[in-house]
Amino acid sequence: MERIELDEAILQGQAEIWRYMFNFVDSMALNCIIHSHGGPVTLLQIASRITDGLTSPDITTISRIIRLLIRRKIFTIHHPSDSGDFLYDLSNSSRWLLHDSEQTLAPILVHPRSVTSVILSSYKQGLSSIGSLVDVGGGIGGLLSEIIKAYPHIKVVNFDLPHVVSTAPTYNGVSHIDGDMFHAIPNADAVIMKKNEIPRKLEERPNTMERTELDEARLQGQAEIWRYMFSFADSMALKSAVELRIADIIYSYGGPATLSQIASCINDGLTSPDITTLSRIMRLLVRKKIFTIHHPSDGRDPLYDLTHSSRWLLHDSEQTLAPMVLMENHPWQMAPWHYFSQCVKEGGVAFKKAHGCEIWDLASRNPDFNKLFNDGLACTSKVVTSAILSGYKQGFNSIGSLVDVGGGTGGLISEIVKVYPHIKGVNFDLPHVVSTAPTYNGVSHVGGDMFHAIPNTGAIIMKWILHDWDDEDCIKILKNCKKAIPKENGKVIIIEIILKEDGTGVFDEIGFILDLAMIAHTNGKERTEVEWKKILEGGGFFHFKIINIPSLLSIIEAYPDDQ
Ligand SMILES: C[S@@+](CC[C@H](N)C(=O)[O-])C[C@H]1O[C@@H](n2cnc3c(N)ncnc32)[C@H](O)[C@@H]1O
Repeated sequence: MERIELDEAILQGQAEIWRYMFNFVDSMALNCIIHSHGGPVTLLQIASRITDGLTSPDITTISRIIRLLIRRKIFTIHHPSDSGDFLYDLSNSSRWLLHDSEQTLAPILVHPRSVTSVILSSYKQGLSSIGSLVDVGGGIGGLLSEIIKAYPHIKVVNFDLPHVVSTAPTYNGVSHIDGDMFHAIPNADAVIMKKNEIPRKLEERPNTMERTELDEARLQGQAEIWRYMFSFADSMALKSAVELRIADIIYSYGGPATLSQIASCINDGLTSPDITTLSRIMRLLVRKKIFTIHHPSDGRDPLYDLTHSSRWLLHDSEQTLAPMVLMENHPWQMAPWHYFSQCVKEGGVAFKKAHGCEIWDLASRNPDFNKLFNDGLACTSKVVTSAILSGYKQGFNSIGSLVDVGGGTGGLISEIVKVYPHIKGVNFDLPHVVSTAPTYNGVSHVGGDMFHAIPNTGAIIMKWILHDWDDEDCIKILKNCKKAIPKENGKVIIIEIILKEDGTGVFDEIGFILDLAMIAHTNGKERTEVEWKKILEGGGFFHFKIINIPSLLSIIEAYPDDQ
């Protein structure tokens, strides 16, 4: 592979890990939207239907969630030519989310009707010849209640565990029996057992169902909802691969490894690994191209190997995203995502609703969370450092002293002073963070609060700080930055995502996902260039330059108005 092509492939691999790390976002965003209005609606109209009269919906949060769902084609957006408000409409996917529809996937466990209609039309012959039928594990009897309507000659029994059938509604012609299928199943001509899954290969049964293009599109829409409902499975499979160090194990073999070889390295001597579960997780990760599988022609065991994506999961590599995967997919970080609909309805910070305090307070109180969070962020600094160092050579040459504001445990500034030893480096963060930071040559750690004061310096660098805060707080931080640097040649180097609404670059999609992460974890947001300009000007930085680097993040170099 040519050098440039290889770099491209490596970056693409990195983007894939970011995407799968956050794939659960799609499932979480789906959780929290929408009511039909009989046609396209504006955001205001959506908001007016969400309000319960007691709280007032947060329109900005709704628009940020819908923005991602539009990219996923769950909703459509229309920009009226008369420059009126944007109109949002349903797609073939979101029609499956209508709570009050006969065919819904919204309350999936209690309304198995969508699959029912397919069973009824595809299995006519089979059902006509049955006299009695037991639905084993039939839940509350929804499937049988539909079958009996179409085939009233069948004597049907809904059979499930006592606590399930005790909550089942009464349906004409359906008797409910409770029991344990491992013990005994009521006698009948036939037994039906349905799992909650769409019939996958409908197209292979052309004779059983007349299908129009619309049916096809509707089924496709349904498949999309199933996919997004379970997007979190990708994140969880990825997380387990990192916890089990599967990439490291394959790497340590120096080449592809069999499942047994991988399992033998997972073995801690105390437990014995479940190779079937491992193979099922690997099957998904192979489909997602995180690993590859090779089936030797001589029938020996399949061999698993790394891809440009899984190389980003190597714990001991200089460039790894493993700690970030563990951090973002930890229950502490995931709990706030369940509060999105509450954030839409009443505003507020999801993290606080989930944990009762802001993220920085939890970090200051809980050393395990502090470490998990700092390690996660520190690895992302290493990942972007080389891109920053090579993309901003000129910029560093002219700096005498540099403060990394919110620098975490100091990884970024330590790498900068290694390459530019003439720079006097300061890592500035909250006291509970710098107290756990390692010692680096040429870097002093200073504990403090950037809302109070920032140490005086020639220049400031801030990576992933401003996206944690709303515009008002960002302006306060920027004003404090301005006070800390010289009027003449001071500058602030901001390392952040720049959202591109129609961007198609490798990392552009991840920006919109991380924007929702900001709803989950902080009071901040990811910003477009126009939004950056607004807060920079608010903080007294009227000139700025954007430098694109091969990374998820870009460099914004901002100068005070006096220059
Ligand atoms: C998203 S992390 C970014 C860390 C680091 N810049 C990086 O990118 O790896 C935000 C950092 O801001 C720090 N922080 C939060 N509030 C702060 C405050 N009031 N003053 C100084 N630092 C603060 C946090 O402790 C945390 O290290």
